[in-house]
Amino acid sequence: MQVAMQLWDTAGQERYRSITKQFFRKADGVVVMYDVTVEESFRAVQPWLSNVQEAAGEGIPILLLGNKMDMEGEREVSFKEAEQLAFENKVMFFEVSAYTAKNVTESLTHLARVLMEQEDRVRDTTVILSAQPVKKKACCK
Ligand SMILES: Nc1nc2c(ncn2[C@@H]2O[C@H](COP(=O)(O)OP(=O)(O)OP(=O)(O)O)[C@@H](O)[C@H]2O)c(=O)[nH]1
Repeated sequence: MQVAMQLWDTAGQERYRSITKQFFRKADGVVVMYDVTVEESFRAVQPWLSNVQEAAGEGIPILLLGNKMDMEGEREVSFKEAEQLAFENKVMFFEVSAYTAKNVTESLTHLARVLMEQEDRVRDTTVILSAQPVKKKACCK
């Protein structure tokens, strides 16, 4: 099956928070990315996750990505601590490398699957709701 994903790259700086919030509201899913070689970028993850969930609702699928996994020698953020943060916030998590392409397709395919499952659930709900018996009008008893 082919799925088209439209990815919008928004600014990650604190000062653009109110602008990016408007993007989250309209998104089906959100990717939050930090740099495994920059501890500070990881510290910004939790506030961003809260920000996204506040704007888009708790149920929005979020994919947390730790980029630059190819730069092992300069790593400042461990896989384990990021995994823990992802677990606590109920978000998906992968380490990736935009440089080597490691896990790029895998992580986005995973997000696409989750989005499609969610869409199926919404569709199922609609079907169930429309299957409710319609009350007859008094005149037709
Ligand atoms: N080794 C390595 N370098 C990377 C990787 N991803 C990005 N880079 C490098 O990191 C630098 C910053 O990448 P950008 O794509 O400009 O980062 P950005 O966060 O989009 O920056 P903004 O334009 O400020 O939003 C560039 O020199 C990239 O080549 C990666 O996975 N591994």
